[in-house]
Amino acid sequence: MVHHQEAMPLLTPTKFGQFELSHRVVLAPLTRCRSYGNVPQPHAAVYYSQRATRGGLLITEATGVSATAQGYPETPGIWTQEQVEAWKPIVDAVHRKGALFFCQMWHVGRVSTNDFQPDGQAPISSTDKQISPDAEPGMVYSKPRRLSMDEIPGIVDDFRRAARNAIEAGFDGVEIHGANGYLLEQFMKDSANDRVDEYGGSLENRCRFAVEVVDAVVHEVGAHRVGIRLSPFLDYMDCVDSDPAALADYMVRQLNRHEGFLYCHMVEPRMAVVDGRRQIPHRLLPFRKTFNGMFIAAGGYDREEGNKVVAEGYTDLVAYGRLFLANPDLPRRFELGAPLNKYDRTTFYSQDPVVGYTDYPFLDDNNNNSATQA
Ligand SMILES: Cc1cc2nc3c(=O)[nH]c(=O)nc-3n(C[C@H](O)[C@H](O)[C@H](O)COP(=O)(O)O)c2cc1C
Repeated sequence: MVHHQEAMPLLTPTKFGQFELSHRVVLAPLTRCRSYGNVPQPHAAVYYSQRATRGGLLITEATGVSATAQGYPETPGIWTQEQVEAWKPIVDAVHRKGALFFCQMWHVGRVSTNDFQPDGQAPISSTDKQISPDAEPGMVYSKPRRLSMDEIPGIVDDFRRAARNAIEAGFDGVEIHGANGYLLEQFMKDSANDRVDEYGGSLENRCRFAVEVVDAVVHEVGAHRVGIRLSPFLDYMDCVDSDPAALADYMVRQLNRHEGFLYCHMVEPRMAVVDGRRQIPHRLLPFRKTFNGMFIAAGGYDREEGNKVVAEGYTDLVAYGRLFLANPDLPRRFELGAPLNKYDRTTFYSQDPVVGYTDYPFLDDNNNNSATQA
């Protein structure tokens, strides 16, 4: 039964720092591997504007901050002028639909191979420990090279310049990718970081690189348009922390040093399935309470769980990954309680400019023959 008179919690408006949102259904960052030669393509304007709504918030796929930032085929960058120019029409297309658009800034660190690196060099990381072969079946990542202390300011500066470039491209703000086992986590988490200098050992030392990136980006573009994504409880790509709650608590307190820091986007721990339903473990609440800015929760949400967590005040916004990937009109489907298209894993990272990318049907398409999701 859908009650149209009363807006569901996910579809209520909210202030978002200096911005206004008309609903709380966020497009999660989704790598799609269709930016040939690391340059965003015109088909991305179609894809993102399909998912844009007036007063909605979209976050881009992870976008490289430098030539050493890549580890997957055909991912976009934002370190060259050509890339900045290529983003402009994509950002414009999203803005014409009335949505906010944030650029997720990324460095993969050791989640890479020499083939993706300039001159076939080793990928860089906090460590020279290679990711174990079972971290991702079928993938072998190269042995990384440990960054020396005096190289670190240069990497921080790559994030700063990428943020400047994102604003030049027209983005409303940036999201620092501090999640999912990539470079920032390779410093933050104690399973990966084995340094003995100022960037390793204590929690403060392990977080130093991430905090320096935050500080540099805030200084460059202003706290009011900076967010960060963190996944303290995940163990992706051999990045695990022995005390994830302490790590998350430390990081949100560092964010709070910046008056008006816009948002903290956290990924839920892996979910258990109980009685056939995914259970959201709701372990992020302490950090949401400590953090002064807006909170985005992500990972495993559906319509029901999303409405529940917004109603309970567990989070301000909910980011949807796979469901939004397969349902360009996800907020509208939620509003109507309509059935959802199923996502097709086999085309998540394929390079076709249309198939599995811009061809998921809208509810209003008459040729909609999509199966419904249980
Ligand atoms: C195809 C695909 C690509 C992804 N790419 C990114 C990415 O670029 N950056 C990121 O932070 N997370 C990425 N993720 C993780 C999602 O943002 C999200 O956290 C995850 O899918 C769980 O949310 P969901 O259950 O709503 O899909 C990706 C996930 C998928 C399925």
